[in-house]
Amino acid sequence: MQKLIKALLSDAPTATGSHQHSPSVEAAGESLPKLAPRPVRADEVFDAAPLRSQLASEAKKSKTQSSAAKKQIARLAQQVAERLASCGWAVLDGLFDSSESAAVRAEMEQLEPHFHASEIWVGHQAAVGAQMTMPDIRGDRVLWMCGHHPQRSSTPWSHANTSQSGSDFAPGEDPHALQPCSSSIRQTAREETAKPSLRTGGARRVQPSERWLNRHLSGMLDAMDALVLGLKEAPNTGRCANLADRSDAMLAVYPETGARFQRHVDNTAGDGRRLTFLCYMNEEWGATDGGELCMHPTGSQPVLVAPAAGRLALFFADTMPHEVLPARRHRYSVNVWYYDTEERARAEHEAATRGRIGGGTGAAPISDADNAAAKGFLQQVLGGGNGRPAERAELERLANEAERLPPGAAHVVAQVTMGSRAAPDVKPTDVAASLRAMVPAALDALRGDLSVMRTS
Ligand SMILES: O=C(O)CCC(=O)C(=O)O
Ligand SMILES: [Fe+2]
Repeated sequence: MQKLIKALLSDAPTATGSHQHSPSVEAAGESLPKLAPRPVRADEVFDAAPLRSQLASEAKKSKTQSSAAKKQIARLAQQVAERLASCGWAVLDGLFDSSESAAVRAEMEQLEPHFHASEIWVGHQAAVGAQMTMPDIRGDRVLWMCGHHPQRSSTPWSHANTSQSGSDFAPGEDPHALQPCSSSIRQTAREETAKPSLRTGGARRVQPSERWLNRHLSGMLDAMDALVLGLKEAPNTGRCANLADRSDAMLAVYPETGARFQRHVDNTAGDGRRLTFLCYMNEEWGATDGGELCMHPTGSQPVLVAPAAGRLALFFADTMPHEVLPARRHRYSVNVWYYDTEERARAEHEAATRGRIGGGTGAAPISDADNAAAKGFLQQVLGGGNGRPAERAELERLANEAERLPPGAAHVVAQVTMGSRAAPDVKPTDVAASLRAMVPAALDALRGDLSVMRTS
């Protein structure tokens, strides 16, 4: 059980097509000696201006990209490709001006009531894992958006996720528009958008352009796509050569109450994600607002990147440990992941044959009820304590809870906590017995690991 937390917060399988982003949170104390983070330097930041022609307000002005603009994007992409190859990350500024930024943020704010608490996967080397909200580890609220994978001949994005196929959209809905993946949220959001504007105070007609919902967010994705197309084609493109297709877009907000995301790597399960793209839309982000992205490149000083409006940060999704420091102001961002074709195809094949990406063993599916019971129990085990030393009575209480678990949930708990060492026929009474065999200090150690991670 000593290794419980390490086991809990590590690489776990992801089902293809789910909106699980399944990061792996590193156990504390295992990293190299700590170097103090330093802010990104101005001379390290590229100018994103060449990508601006892709934004909604610019696209209205010119439908075709001039060859000069194409050349500028290609030049920028080459520089970014070189930076990625040498450092594993890149930062670009000035993707949008303040009016475009406000338009993008307004689209996010409109959808914000539909955001939900994000979840992390727990379970290491386990055939099964559990998804749960652990706000101390990851405190953002998110909404997945799909559609808007334009099928232009020059653009290889074609999404495999069934939630994006045209058939899932009601008649009259544009499958290419960027909309919430959940059809019920999509419906409500659509009705809300059509309501008379409160700001103008009166009824107004829905403009045809508004049918293309979230077009400023879409334009932002177009700009990211344009850069990725350039990266793919850049000379010496290295690990970006086989980029194709991207994930749905994850809109995220970190509430100002200190929401954070502890150090993790996005893709540890070989799920195909090669590049993480982050775009921020927070005007005048100040030094006291916190919420910086902190990247931890191997062997060099960690780099702090403030989530400033119009800033784009990108890094290798499978190698770059990173975290979001506690936010003191509401912090908006959009995350997109670009896939490596080969790794993604392998992962999808594995998922199709074994049900999971990243090495499942074909275990029987877990019922929602068992999963919920296991989650609730694990949250009690990890989340309790409130800083006070654990007491014998607490272990006894947890053991009593364990006895009430449905048998299927006990199996989930055992597999999540013990991985391959879990006996296939583990019973709730076995979980209870192992808790009763623990000394309170062992429970503290477990929770202690968590709190070390909180301040790392
Ligand atoms: O918003 C950020 O800066 C990073 C978010 C992140 O690491 C994630 O969602 O995986
Ligand atoms: Fe991440």
